[in-house]
Amino acid sequence: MHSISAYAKINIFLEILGKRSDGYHLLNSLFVSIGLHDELSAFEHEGLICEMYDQYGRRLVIENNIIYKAAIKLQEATGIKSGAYISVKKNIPVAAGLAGGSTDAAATLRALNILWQCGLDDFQLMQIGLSLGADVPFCIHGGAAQVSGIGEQISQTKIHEKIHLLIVNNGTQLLTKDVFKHLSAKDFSAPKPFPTTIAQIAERKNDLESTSITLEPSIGNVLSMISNLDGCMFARMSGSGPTCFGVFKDEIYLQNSIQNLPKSWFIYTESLFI
Ligand SMILES: C[C@@](CO)(OP(=O)(O)O)[C@H](O)COP(=O)(O)OP(=O)(O)OC[C@H]1O[C@@H](n2ccc(N)nc2=O)[C@H](O)[C@@H]1O
Ligand SMILES: Nc1ncnc2c1ncn2[C@@H]1O[C@H](COP(=O)(O)OP(=O)(O)O)[C@@H](O)[C@H]1O
Repeated sequence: MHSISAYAKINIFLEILGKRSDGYHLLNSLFVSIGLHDELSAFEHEGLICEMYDQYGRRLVIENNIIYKAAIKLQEATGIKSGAYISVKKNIPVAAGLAGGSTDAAATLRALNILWQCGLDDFQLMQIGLSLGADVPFCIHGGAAQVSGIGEQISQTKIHEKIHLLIVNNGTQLLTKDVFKHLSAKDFSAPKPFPTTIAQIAERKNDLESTSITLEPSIGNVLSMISNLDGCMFARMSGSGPTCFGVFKDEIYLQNSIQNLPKSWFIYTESLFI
């Protein structure tokens, strides 16, 4: 048996620089893994079976689960024909801009690489991961990173500052492909140097935000509610949304920020180095 934590990510800023001929978009983004995670365990088994549960232990059915696709890609890449029973406790909101599916795919590759003794290194796992989704290579890498290309070019940042995050999901869902489909070239950014301080990051943006707000107007309300909280330096959407976050001046402002938010929202706070 092998167990792995599959961490969610947020995009602290996300600029779209252009569109490739295959329809994929070129990014310039600061990706950060957060502590919120799904819990994945893989057991030796004949055939491939995946079961998902929510935080209350109730069965969850996700059609076309990317976990199966990840397991099959690994079998194809290595020629290994072993099976597995994979159990996942799903804590990350689905279709939320938090890479919930991508991180499960990354964790599946990692866990099965060990369970099946494939012996692949991270670079090889990231190459297989890219064929599953643009976010998967970063989910294998983790941490805080400058991400470009369509998601496959990953390098270290030079920020080294503590960041206090309020992360909010209001329960709506958006599909990444729908947001990119509605994105227009006027929303693209010109290439700029990668920021080195939080003050510089505050000046950047998420180029998908206005398209996502058009598709899901409640995101605009979430952003203005976060912006108006005491101590909020800036509020922004993560990925293609609808999850949004606020960056706060310090931990005290961060803890106070959650007092007056709607109880039905998914709320997560964390202070971490980026
Ligand atoms: C927008 C981002 C930012 O981190 O995150 P999410 O909002 O999904 O979390 C990612 O680029 C999402 O990556 P991921 O969710 O893995 O995307 P994929 O499954 O590969 O692609 C879904 C669809 O999104 C579009 N897509 C995705 C990535 C990219 N760089 N350009 C694109 O145009 C494509 O139309 C593709 O068909
Ligand atoms: N293991 C999985 N976890 C979450 N979503 C999954 C999974 N497998 C497939 N999906 C599908 O992937 C889509 C995007 O989900 P997700 O990765 O959570 O979005 P995002 O990348 O925006 O955070 C959803 O429509 C969902 O049905």
